[in-house]
Amino acid sequence: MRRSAAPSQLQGNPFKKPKFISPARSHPSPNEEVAKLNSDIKLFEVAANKNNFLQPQNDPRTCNFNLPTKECAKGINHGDSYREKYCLEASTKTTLDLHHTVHSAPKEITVSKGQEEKPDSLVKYFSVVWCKASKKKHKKWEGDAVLIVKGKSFTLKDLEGKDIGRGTVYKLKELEKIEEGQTMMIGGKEIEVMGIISPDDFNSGRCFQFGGGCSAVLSSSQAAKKCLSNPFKSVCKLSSKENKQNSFQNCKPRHDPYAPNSLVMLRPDKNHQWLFNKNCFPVVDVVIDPHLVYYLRPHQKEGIIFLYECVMGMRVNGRCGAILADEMGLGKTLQCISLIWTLQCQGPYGGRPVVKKTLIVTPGSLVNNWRKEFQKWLGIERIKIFTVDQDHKIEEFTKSPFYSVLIISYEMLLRSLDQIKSVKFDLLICDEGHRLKNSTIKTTTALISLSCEKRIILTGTPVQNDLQEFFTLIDFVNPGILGSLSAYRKIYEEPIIISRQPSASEEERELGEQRAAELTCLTGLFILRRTQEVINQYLPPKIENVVFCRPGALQIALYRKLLNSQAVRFCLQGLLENTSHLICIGALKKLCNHPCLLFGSVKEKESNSTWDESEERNLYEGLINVFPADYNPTMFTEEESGKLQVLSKLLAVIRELRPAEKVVLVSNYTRTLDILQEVCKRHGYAYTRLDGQTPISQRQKIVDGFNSKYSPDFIFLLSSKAGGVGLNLIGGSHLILYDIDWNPATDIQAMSRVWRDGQKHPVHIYRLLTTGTIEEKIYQRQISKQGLSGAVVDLSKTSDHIQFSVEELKNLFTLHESSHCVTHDLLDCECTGENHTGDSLEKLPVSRNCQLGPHQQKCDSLKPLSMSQLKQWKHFPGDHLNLTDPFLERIRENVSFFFQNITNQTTAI
Ligand SMILES: Nc1ncnc2c1ncn2[C@@H]1O[C@H](COP(=O)(O)OP(=O)(O)OP(=O)(O)O)[C@@H](O)[C@H]1O
Ligand SMILES: [Mg+2]
Repeated sequence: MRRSAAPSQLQGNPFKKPKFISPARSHPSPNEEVAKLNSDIKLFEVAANKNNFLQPQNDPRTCNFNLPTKECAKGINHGDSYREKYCLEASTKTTLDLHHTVHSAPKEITVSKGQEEKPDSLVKYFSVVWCKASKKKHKKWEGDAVLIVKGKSFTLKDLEGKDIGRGTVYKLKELEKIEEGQTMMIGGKEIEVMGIISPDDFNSGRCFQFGGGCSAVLSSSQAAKKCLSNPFKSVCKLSSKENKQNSFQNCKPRHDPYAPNSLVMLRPDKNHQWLFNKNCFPVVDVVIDPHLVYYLRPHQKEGIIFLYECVMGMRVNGRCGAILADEMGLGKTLQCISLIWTLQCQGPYGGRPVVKKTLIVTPGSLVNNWRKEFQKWLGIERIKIFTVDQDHKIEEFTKSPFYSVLIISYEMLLRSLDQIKSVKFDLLICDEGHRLKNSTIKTTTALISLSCEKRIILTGTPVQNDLQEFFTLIDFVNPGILGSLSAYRKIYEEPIIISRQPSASEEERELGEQRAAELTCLTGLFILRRTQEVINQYLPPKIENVVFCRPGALQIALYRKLLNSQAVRFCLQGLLENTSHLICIGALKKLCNHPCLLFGSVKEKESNSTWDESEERNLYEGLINVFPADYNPTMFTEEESGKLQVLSKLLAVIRELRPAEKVVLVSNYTRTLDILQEVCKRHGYAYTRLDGQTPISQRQKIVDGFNSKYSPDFIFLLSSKAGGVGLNLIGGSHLILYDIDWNPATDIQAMSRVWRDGQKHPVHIYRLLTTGTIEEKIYQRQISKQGLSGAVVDLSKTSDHIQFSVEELKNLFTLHESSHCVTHDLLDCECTGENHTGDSLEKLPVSRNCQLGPHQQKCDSLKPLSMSQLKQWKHFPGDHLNLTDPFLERIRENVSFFFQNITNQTTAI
């Protein structure tokens, strides 16, 4: 029978070959590369074994990509040592955070002798080609597929993972004897067996990648089509012999690679040269400017090496994207600036620069921060950057050859997309790029439409908690690398999700784990995440306090009234719409901040003639009578709010004890910020303010003003939603979180604004909570597993996403009036609170279960505190005799309980 070829036959059947190299990751390489490849495999094996998540990857073929090799000129070992460390470390840190994955060694699903007797346990996999059944002599194979034989039944899956045939027609003996070249009929399809697939290749999903991955790569997007194109072609054109000669003369490194402490990039291997150095330029060392190296922290050097190798297509051949997901404050900006400066001046082939123009897209409030960082590290002469704002139109950039870096906000990018498309950018950096996780939003589609192949996403927020969003980010930086979305779903997402369900069978669990491991392995090459701990040693001590403030008398009276309202009662009976409880929660939160906010809302609703939202009316009914008859919200007093009273004392003591230090005061609400602003005015504290209303053009000026040591401002009023992300507020060394958000990420983002590189003073963080109220419940939710679903946090999650059971609502809508601290009551802590009278905060008896001292458990600092970690914090009732912390000492009057934790403690603080 003569047959025309299916795609696999045209390319050679991978499963007949000893080794499978996914075309999604590698190019056809010269024979000599094979030997090198083997040594690379070993290198990665070590890395993989170090990685908890990768532990199931025992098969050496699991990671047989063309990994970077240590081929640098001998004697230049600075970069190498980082690289070597990186190769080991990066992969340990770039794991897909599938926390629920159980890391056990895979059990091979092969047919053992004993098993053969039990028909159901026979499991085999084959690569096949298929066509519709016909009597024609000349068959035209329609595609590749995977045949799964399980006991007597068999399934045929196409390379996107879809079932295309099933049956149980064959006898067990026939199925056992299937061999290469055999033809069979399955569900109206004729198949020919091309080879055997090992259980590992099936379980990891690699057997699908050959066709599904690659064909998908080639069709999924325009950029993907170019995946094998030359990343240098835009800037490395040779026009004449003369040019060539000139270039050759300049072929020496820009900086001395042999100088002490020099940071030298990996030399391209032969495969890379073969593909990208068609003009045979001499290979030149790329050396990071020593001026920058002097300032770089070790993790930043590693980060630059990582970014360089990614965008040069050295980590995954032909793929030039990277995700740098370092935690907040680790200096992602500096790492990118170093990369841009390097690529703009240097390149490995003849020293020719790799990048001419760079596009940086960032949230509006950070545009000028980027400019400042460029100036801080490179001065104003070395590199010409252009920032788009109201006064500087993009046309100025497009018309001028003068500028090499364009910094623009996401909003402005959408407005000027056409002009941007008219410029050929060689490098694209998307700061706070987790916002691109939704592929349907305009910003993402706009950025995808740019032809630039070298793409970097910067994000301090973990990107791995949602497999769908994860795909979008990966597909943005390295289009098509995971195949089409439908193939990705079938091959990775579905098995992984199924494996995590409690009802998953052992087999499903193993399959899901192996697919997850393969996905991690594939993407881990171009995702890098380091945690805050790497810079802790460069930072001053951080003293975190959770302060439980007793509510004022008016607050308690109003709180009781609200809880007795018809609206709350209906909520608890499950009689109201799902969103009604949010209105009740909102009212309680306002009350905790200050009763005058609630008064304002009630009055506002009353005066609104269209007030027909009955739940709100039911909630506020009779409330006004609880306020004094002559209550005037503009004349609010500090005593009316427990937190405000504590805040006022806290500001006074900071002013008195540390007159040179400043305070960042954070709230989620503009109206609350108005009250705090009024407090500043009343006490004569100079302040500045940044919230959602602050024009983008003003924001950096306000930040710079506050950070300047000459600024008279004592307080920075910050709206966490507007300014939480990316800002550096190192001018302040005290940060007070006046209210709490459902999403711990919002609070953590805000807290990270002051404890970062450049901070000179010990940092004091105060989180104010009203004792016994909903604020404590939200805090408990933040630190309990339930609030996080055990997952890393995600900034995009708001309270609207939270579903509450009636039980949970009952708990939320309870006021605990007699407790000093409900959170402590829940900790199951052996101490009674009253027992601490003899201890000071500094001298803690280690014998107590709950008093083990700070920092017992190291954790990903982006993961919020857990209940058990909180238990290890020092904690004391407000009336504890010997607090020793002079700040807490002075605010204790209205405080029922403290928790305190000190990081990086040196001496006195
Ligand atoms: N090596 C360094 N030495 C001194 N200061 C540094 C160094 N690297 C970075 N910084 C400073 O640390 C601060 C934080 O850096 P950067 O804003 O880049 O953090 P980030 O990783 O982008 O954090 P985020 O996720 O919050 O945006 C900046 O003020 C920066 O200038
Ligand atoms: Mg940043």
